[in-house]
Amino acid sequence: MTKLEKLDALLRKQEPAAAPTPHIYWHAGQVTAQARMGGVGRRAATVWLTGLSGAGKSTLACALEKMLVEAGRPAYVLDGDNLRHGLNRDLGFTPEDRQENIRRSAEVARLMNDAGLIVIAAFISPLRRDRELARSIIGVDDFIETHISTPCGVCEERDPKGLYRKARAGLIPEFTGISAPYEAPEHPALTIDTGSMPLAQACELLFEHLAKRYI
Ligand SMILES: Nc1ncnc2c1ncn2[C@@H]1O[C@H](COP(=O)(O)OS(=O)(=O)O)[C@@H](OP(=O)(O)O)[C@H]1O
Ligand SMILES: Nc1ncnc2c1ncn2[C@@H]1O[C@H](COP(=O)(O)OP(=O)(O)O)[C@@H](O)[C@H]1O
Repeated sequence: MTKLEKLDALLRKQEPAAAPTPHIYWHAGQVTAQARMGGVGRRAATVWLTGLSGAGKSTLACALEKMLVEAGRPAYVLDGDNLRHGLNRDLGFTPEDRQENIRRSAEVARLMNDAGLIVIAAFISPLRRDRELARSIIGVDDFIETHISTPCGVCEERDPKGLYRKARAGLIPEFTGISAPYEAPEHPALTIDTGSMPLAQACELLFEHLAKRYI
């Protein structure tokens, strides 16, 4: 039996192709599964940062991405504020639109994980049910829910974009923490308050958590 015939027989039996079979012969699902392992036996995951506007999600996401890439681990930030300029530009801040924003973004994160990238997702994602939706899309095992728990008072004091001031003045409807709800995660993998924990320490904490399984 030739090498190709053996491979064909293997695939027909739907047995996983054994190394060192070249992965280019694998069917799409197997290639994807291999990529999800980071291509070299490492799993990929999505670190899902949830918290109020101004909590420090984007800052932490970018710092962690840099740390991972410098450690040789491909990583990519998906940020709500950015995606709303492109992929999600048609969406606003009603509960329905926020859910669609999370759903689409989680689908993108899942694809990136399949390609072997660690994704750091920074979304307010204020409702538990929407984060559960993201978890189910990405996969329970590879969804690392991280609560950026910086208190509302600290976020409002930072107010780098002047949004809290506008929301208090009634100029922004349904503003999370002021006129729209934020439901804190009940069992997050990690909780980080950037009001009391320095950025470097927060990064280190996340990196160490990922190192157990993904780096
Ligand atoms: N009404 C209202 N509520 C909350 N946030 C608002 C609102 N309007 C605009 N913004 C800006 O949108 C950014 C949040 O986008 P997200 O995609 O993360 O939101 S959500 O997950 O769909 O709730 C958020 O960015 P971050 O400050 O980076 O969190 C705000 O700058
Ligand atoms: N660990 C931190 N310590 C102090 N200030 C921080 C920290 N992380 C973020 N900030 C500041 O808080 C503000 C909001 O941070 P940002 O990352 O944009 O929050 P978010 O993405 O949650 O809206 C910025 O001005 C940023 O410089």
